[in-house]
Amino acid sequence: MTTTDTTAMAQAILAHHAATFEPCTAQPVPPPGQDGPAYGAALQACSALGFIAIDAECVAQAWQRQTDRNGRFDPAQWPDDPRDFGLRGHGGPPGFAPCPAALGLYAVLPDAAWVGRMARAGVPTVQLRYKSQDAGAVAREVRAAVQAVQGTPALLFINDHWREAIAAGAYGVHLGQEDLDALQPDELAAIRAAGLRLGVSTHGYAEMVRADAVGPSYIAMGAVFPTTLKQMATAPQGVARLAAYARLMRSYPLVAIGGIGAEQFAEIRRTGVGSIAVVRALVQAPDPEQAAADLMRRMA
Ligand SMILES: Cc1ncc(COP(=O)(O)OP(=O)(O)O)c(N)n1
Ligand SMILES: Cc1ncsc1CCOP(=O)(O)O
Ligand SMILES: [Mg+2]
Repeated sequence: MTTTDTTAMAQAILAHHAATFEPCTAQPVPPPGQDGPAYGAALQACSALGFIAIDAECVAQAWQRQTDRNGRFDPAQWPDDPRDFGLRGHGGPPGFAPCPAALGLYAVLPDAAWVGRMARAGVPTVQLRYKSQDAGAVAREVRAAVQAVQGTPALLFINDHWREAIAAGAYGVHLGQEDLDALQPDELAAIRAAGLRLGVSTHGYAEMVRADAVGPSYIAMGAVFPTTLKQMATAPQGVARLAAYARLMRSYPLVAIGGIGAEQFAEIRRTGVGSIAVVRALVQAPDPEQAAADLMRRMA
């Protein structure tokens, strides 16, 4: 296999997929970590399509595995078979407790009062995202959020504060990649043993592979669009990538997040995710209860 062949194969991938992922900002091609014509071609093509190095590497390895499995290189077939990414898939030990496949409208909220308000408005999934260094205030807010959803069918996830979530008996916790980095294996095991559901944030292929390894209850993917609410380390993923991620991770309950408003619900739903998480679309709405009702209708 010559460099010319690999370049031609990369061009073939681009011919099939550039329109899907445009607009994109080409990234430098990372140094190849393995041999294989499909691997080399996909590494080039994914970098040209704007995938950051760790994600281009992931897709390139998967493209080579797909090629080996099928006995031929198919530039039209964007890899989406979990086996080609080495995924364990959803369910089965030693995974976290299951949650509904479709979590529906998912309100991410700054305090317990908001959690209670949106739970009473009928939002099926709510999250307390309370950012504070004051341990006493965190424990109080988490307990108040758990109380606030009592008597409603809302499922309550606690962002970041997993110890307080266990102590208060929350339905689940949501952790980001950095939160996972900070956890010892026995701490992750403690969340699992307590029966809490675990949601994990991801921002691309490499993080989805990493999330899969801990066997979470759901996987969140974002930021789909630019958001002012949180400083993101990665560029907005866009709807085309979200759709590719959703195909790969289809065995999991999936949540899309980041910059999503009512007008985007239809296109996000078409990617197959069973849940859309929002902050500003609810907490900055002139009438949050009416906004919740409208978004739940769009979710249905
Ligand atoms: C549903 C959902 N998805 C993603 C996030 C972001 O979590 P994380 O990456 O840990 O960032 P912070 O929210 O802690 O700033 C989320 N909270 N919820
Ligand atoms: C917490 C978080 N994680 C990824 S994007 C985001 C914020 C989403 O807020 P909004 O829906 O207002 O863009
Ligand atoms: Mg976090």
